Amino acid sequence: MQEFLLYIQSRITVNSFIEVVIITLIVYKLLLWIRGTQAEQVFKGLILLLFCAPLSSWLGFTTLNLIITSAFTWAFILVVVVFQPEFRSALEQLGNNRLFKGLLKKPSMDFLIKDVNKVIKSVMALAEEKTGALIVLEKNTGLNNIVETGVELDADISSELLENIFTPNRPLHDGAVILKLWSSQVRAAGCLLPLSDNRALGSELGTRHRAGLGMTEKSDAIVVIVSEETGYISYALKGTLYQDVIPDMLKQVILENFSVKEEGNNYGWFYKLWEKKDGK
Ligand SMILES: Nc1ncnc2c1ncn2[C@@H]1O[C@H](COP(=O)(O)OP(=O)(O)OP(=O)(O)O)[C@@H](O)[C@H]1O
Repeated sequence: MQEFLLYIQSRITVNSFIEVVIITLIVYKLLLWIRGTQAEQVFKGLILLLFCAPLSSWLGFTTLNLIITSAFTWAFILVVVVFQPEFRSALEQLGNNRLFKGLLKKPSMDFLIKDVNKVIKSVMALAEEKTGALIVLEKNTGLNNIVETGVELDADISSELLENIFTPNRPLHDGAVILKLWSSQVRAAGCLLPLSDNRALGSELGTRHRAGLGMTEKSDAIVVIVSEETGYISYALKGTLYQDVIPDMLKQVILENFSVKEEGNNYGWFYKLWEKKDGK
């Protein structure tokens, strides 16, 4: 055992350690990227095949092993063909530096606060004018499948852009806008969200609220809804709708939610320090 450990120790170099870290980061990013997309199911299938192949060989099931290993070879070709649009968009993101932004640059609390302020500013303006709006703040669950239902924008977040999108009779005013706060990006507009079938939802609430709630039943996103009828601001989170909230409260909820450690980023402690610094 000791010899084995010494052998392992002799094989570990700084380079191999760096290599492991890089591969881990790439795999982690890949997993985040496919989470919540159609590719997730296919990926799970591939992982299953990966485990079944050695198991069938160990159990001596030669024919089964042959089928699994050849299926595995073909599965890779199939994945490349079926998910060609996803690969293309990933390469485009690479070109736009978005992927690297997410991988290398930890978004600072400063940037997050600025973007949240822009969102709140636009929501307040839309509410004031009683312009209906549906804004999805994407978190860890990948929303590529939702983005695909609308028009991809890949623009920087600005309150003017958000207000413009929802202005009645503009081409993209129907449907939802998808924002990615951590990369300060308006991903798409005019997107179709899954409707909630929650029977407890008041009958006075229509499909905009139902769609906002439905999105949070299937993802960890926060959805902000502005009612066209009343101008009330609501938000949905984890399958619960919070109606008629004040902008300050919404801001607090978003900031708290996007800065908690256990949910995918590591600056929850930083947010607390920030709060103290600001004397809040
Ligand atoms: N599945 C959906 N995905 C995205 N947006 C949707 C979806 N369903 C409805 N919407 C949006 O909601 C609008 C219809 O809102 P509706 O009046 O039915 O909802 P509401 O909850 O009563 O909201 P409001 O108080 O603003 O009237 C549509 O024009 C569209 O923009």
